[in-house]
Amino acid sequence: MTITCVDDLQRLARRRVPRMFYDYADSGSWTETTYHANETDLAAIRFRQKVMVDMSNRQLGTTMLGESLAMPVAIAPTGLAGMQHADGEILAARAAERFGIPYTLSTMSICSIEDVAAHTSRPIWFQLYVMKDKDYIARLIDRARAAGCSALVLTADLQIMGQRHKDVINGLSVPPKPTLPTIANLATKWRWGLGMLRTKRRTFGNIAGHVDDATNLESLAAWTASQFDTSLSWDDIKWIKDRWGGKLIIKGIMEPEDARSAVDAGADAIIVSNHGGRQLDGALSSIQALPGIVAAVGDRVEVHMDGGIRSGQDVLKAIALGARGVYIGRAYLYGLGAKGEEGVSECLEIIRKELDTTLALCGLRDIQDVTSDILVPGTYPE
Ligand SMILES: Cc1cc2nc3c(=O)[nH]c(=O)nc-3n(C[C@H](O)[C@H](O)[C@H](O)COP(=O)(O)O)c2cc1C
Ligand SMILES: CCCCCCC(=O)C(=O)O
Repeated sequence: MTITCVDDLQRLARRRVPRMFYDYADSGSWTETTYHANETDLAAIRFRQKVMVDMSNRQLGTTMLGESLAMPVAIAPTGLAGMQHADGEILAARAAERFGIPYTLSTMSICSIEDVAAHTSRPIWFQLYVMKDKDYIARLIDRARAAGCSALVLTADLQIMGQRHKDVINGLSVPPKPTLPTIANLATKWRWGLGMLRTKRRTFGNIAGHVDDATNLESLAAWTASQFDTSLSWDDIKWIKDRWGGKLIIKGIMEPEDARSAVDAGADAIIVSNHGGRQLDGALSSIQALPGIVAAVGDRVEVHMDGGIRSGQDVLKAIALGARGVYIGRAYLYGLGAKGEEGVSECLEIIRKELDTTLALCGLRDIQDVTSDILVPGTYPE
């Protein structure tokens, strides 16, 4: 199959990944209104075409939190990536390293922090879910530091889980429970199955010994409900920041007031994010929320964004509206599910090429020069 864009990788992933894990990625909560709005609101923004300007020697390089990046894109933390493809977290982290962008490992990954760090030389970023057991969280933070992680991404928007109907229908579990429909579906995914037979990494690597039973959705959901700290507040950031002692990013900010609180609490960067439309259905799209948050705190910290980024054009639109950089979730997962490490590399190269071409056609040579001037007024949120 010829791959020209991220949508092609998605089509291939749909064919190759067992339904329960493909759907886990390609779904949002409830009516999926916010999930789809993330993409459609980006698509509605228009560029201003510029001609007869020197567009030679273009450059896409930038920094996020002082780290050099080949382009303003990082890999978002995604739980269960090792179920999209055997050893998925290691493969994706290696592709990100080769490309020159940061990889963020989820607390809910299949490969452990130590395992991913052992297979890469660029420091990875670690995403933290705050659970009730503070000793356990402290140990996780210590493990991330010992493994050389260079930033801690604290996710603030999933202290309780949004309802994802496809996961309920599919009976999502880790590894898949051998029910009749699951076995019938798995029988058609031989490539995925061979990979899983070869690897030893088939359950949650970071929380091994902490999760009792992940073999059905009810126990996974019950586990999340019983472990995650629903009383998490801004006051908790201090001890987490002190324990970590490095760069702290707070993820899941959609309101200017929350952005100010995050900065006051000590965040070095924030991520404008609605968790890819997987949490509060009916929330604004990320690109709609971005300008207000940049106006509120953009002079104090770096503002990052995720949600709906499927192309280099989407990246450019977010940068034009004030994001320092963006994260990709599903786009890279589709590459991973389609072709493993090679698919993630292809995804990154597709996005780089689209970003580079669009920058040139907007009449610019350097990503650092991008402002909202490249967008058609009235088509973008202000
Ligand atoms: C399958 C999947 C799993 C995710 N798991 C996590 C997670 O473990 N931690 C987290 O902070 N965000 C998680 N997210 C949210 C992403 O980090 C990110 O916010 C979102 O994917 C961005 O939207 P996009 O997929 O449209 O790029 C997950 C998203 C997906 C699609
Ligand atoms: C089924 C347990 C998943 C934990 C949360 C991972 C996540 O952030 C997401 O699915 O979204």
